Amino acid sequence: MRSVNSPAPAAPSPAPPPPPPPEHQRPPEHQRQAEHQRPPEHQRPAEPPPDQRFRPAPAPAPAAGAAQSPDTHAVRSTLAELEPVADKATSYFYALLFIRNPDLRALFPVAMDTQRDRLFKALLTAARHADDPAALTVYLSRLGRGHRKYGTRPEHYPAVGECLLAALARYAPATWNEATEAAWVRTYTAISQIMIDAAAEDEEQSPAWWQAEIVRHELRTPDIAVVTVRPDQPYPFLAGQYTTLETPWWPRVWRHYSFSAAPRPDGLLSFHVKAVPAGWVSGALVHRARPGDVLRLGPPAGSMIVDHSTDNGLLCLGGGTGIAPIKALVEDVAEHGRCRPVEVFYGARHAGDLYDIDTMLQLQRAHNWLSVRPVVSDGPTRGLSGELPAIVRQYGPWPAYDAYLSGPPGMIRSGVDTLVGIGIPSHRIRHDEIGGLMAAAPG
Ligand SMILES: NC(=O)C1=CN([C@@H]2O[C@H](COP(=O)(O)OP(=O)(O)OC[C@H]3O[C@@H](n4cnc5c(N)ncnc54)[C@H](O)[C@@H]3O)[C@@H](O)[C@H]2O)C=CC1
Repeated sequence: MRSVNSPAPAAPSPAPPPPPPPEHQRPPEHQRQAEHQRPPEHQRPAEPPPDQRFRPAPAPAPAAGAAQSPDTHAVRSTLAELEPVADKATSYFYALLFIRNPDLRALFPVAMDTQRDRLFKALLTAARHADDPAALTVYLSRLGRGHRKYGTRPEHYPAVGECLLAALARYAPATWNEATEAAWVRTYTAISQIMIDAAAEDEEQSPAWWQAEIVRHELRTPDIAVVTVRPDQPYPFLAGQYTTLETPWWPRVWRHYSFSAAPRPDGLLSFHVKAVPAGWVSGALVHRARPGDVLRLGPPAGSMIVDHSTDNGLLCLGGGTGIAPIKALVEDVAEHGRCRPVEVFYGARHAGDLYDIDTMLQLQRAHNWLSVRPVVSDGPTRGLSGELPAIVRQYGPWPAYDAYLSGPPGMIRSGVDTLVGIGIPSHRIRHDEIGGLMAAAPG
């Protein structure tokens, strides 16, 4: 079980004929010409063909006593130079990728907006963990498994690697030289191999995605719906986890949602969705989706799960639709049959936003170990009034509790600070990744 933020997945997926990349994503005219003028790949002695250049080879071991390996140092230097122009570099990377490999365009969403910063974020994450092989492997394996639903194949990796290197060379010229390039080739090769291996292993055990038919759609407020689906085959997951979800209206655009119930005997899965302004997926799920519509689900992910090896109490902070996985955790504790105190603080801006309070209070009536306290931050209330973290501190200090936080990024950050401040060690604080689930919210 992880207690800190883990990284966000990058994303592509399979589908119809490839449209040309939008103009702003193409390389500048002079660059396109330069590409034309270059001799064909096979005539360039210094550059082996893609499939050989990125063939698996062990990365050099870190020098004894060194803080970071030379390859890590080179990779991080490039990324530091690239950071201020990351957006341009990423646009250039995708333009090159689609021009050189038009068939790959079909794996990506029509609009690439969200996609673009995901690549750079994934690279930064990989670079951050470069000297921590265990953490890197966990991250990349998940990324590799998660890429199965996009239709990513092993043969795509060298093509991506070639374009990535071209973008780095162009947008990080001060740090780019032969040695840096060699370091990137080794690093990228190692990264892709871990992803390819994880995907291959996963292929033996589970489908790349699940089809799931909407069987119930309840509008709880004008912009919040509880959506219940029936997957086409068993969907194994743990309470507190989340999945990626694609609607038929926005092909290849995937968003994260937590399961709002523990696994049920009937196999149904539920999600709480808030339509956010300009949110394609969330808007469609709340205002357009109806029973009978079919969604696609990726594999489950996330480590905000109940630790059943301890009798510690659970201190849960659920903000807005962040109450969804908290409800699943409560059900999990109930099903496990061991009485442990569970204290839920359910926050909303206005009393009317507490859309799931009836369900939570019903759970409280059914279980004497559970206490549910609604907290309203911005409007009148007959109950607790204020920001969730401040209220939780008042009720503290929570010495024998594990903490679970789910909600908007600001709430998670200030909640973690508060809980650490009142003495809960950070390894006993669990929350969804701020960069993943949260970043996916405005969709
Ligand atoms: N739908 C789902 O399955 C899940 C959603 N989430 C995330 O939960 C969030 C829910 O958004 P909304 O319902 O619009 O929540 P919201 O913006 O209405 O806020 C909910 C609660 O969080 C508090 N809060 C917000 N910002 C805060 C800050 N900076 N410091 C302290 N408290 C703060 C508010 O006072 C309120 O009590 C989204 O970011 C979503 O990504 C998280 C997990 C699961």
